[in-house]
Amino acid sequence: MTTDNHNKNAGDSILEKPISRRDILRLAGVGGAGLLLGASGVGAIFGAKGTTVSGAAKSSDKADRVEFFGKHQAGITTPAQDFLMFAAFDLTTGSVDEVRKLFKAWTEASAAMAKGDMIGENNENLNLPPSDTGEAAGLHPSRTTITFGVGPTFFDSRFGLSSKRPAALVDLPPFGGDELREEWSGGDIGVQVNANDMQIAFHAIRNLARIARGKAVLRWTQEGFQRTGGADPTGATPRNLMGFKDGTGNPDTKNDALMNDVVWAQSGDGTPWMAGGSYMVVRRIRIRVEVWDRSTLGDQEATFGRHRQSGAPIGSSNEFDPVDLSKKDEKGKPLIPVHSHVALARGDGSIKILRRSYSYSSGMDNRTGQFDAGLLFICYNRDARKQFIPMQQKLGQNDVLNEYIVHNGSAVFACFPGVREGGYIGDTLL
Ligand SMILES: C=CC1=C(C)c2cc3[nH]c(cc4nc(cc5[nH]c(cc1n2)c(C)c5CCC(=O)O)C(CCC(=O)O)=C4C)c(C)c3C=C
Ligand SMILES: [Fe+2]
Repeated sequence: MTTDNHNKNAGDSILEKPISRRDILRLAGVGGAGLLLGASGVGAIFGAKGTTVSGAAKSSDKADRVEFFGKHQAGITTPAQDFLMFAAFDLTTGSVDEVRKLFKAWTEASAAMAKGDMIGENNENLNLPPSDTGEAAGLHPSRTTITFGVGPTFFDSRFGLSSKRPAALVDLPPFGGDELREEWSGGDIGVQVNANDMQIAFHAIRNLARIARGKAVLRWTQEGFQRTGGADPTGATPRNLMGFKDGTGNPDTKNDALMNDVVWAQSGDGTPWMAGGSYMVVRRIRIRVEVWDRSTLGDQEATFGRHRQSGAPIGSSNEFDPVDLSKKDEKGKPLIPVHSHVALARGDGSIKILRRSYSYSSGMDNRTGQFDAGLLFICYNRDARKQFIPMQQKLGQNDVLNEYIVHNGSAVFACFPGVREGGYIGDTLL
């Protein structure tokens, strides 16, 4: 996966961009009591390049902002940001009206957070709890995206929506090698937050959870990361915790026809309210890094079917050289082993998914002293029955990578189509 996350220097962008009335009003509100700014006051704030104003929101930098509203939800074909905070929620209300209210409030808050704005209007009243928890105040939008979906349990008997459940939103079948744990599985609602700043990503989930009080509760969360845009300004394919470039073989997100084929549910697919949406599969996959680190480079490359340094298919030199599974060595053995991860995941090339995974590290397993680290595998499908499921059935049975990984969490969500301005998430369903 590639990123286009180039955060601008805070001092530069605040000084170089046009400043809207809204920005000035926000700056005037610095400190809660409200700072009265005349022309000279504004000049004083913007006069010194490189100085920052504590608590003030930065000017709107379009390159740093991903629009929340649109035909499709952001965060799916959007180039991957540096950080992930994933959260699954369970609804505690039994009223569909309350769910609708929640989705409206989440929409408003998410659109504000994607812009880098504070949530709500009560952030300066000393007599009220602030409507925003405050830890993202003054920070750039940092390409924040917030992507919402609903799981199979959303369509159980509670809300009278069983008949609206998409046939494609199946419960995932058990796969070979699964060691799934309740604590990292399922959820009525799934929310994927991405941003180029972890504090901003955390802030988003924290505030969505706070807004949901009395209607929904957190079920499980997982933070994720990859190398940052700062550490690799070239935006090369990031490496996973096994040291390999991960994302090379992803379909081209700029190719609309391909995305319509692979990612976006279509109106003729059987669930009109999902047209323009996508089915997200989440798998928490622990990597036995201690075992991997004892295996030879040769075994590691044979496991994936790619060279570690270049990311090229075995036998080739460049990362994006074609994967040719028919190539043989001098003894007639396939250069890319038939049970390697790439050979099995690719198959004949007819089944594709869009991967948008992040590494995770959640401390250590106290029982074993080993890292609890791995991959929060996320992929998007037009129909997981035809894409992720058959692919994982093959991998679960035969992938040599299974020696080093274990799937311990799992969830699937129907991610809504994009929201038009004035609408709310899920408005094609509710
Ligand atoms: C069922 C889908 C997949 C799971 C689960 C999965 C887990 C997983 N993958 C890696 C690392 C790599 N995967 C790579 C390629 C690749 N993986 C999948 C699917 C799943 N991976 C696909 C469809 C592909 C592309 C195949 C192709 O058409 O070429 C690679 C190679 C580089 C790349 O293309 O991204 C790596 C490396 C890990 C570590 C992992 C679970 C922990
Ligand atoms: Fe993979």
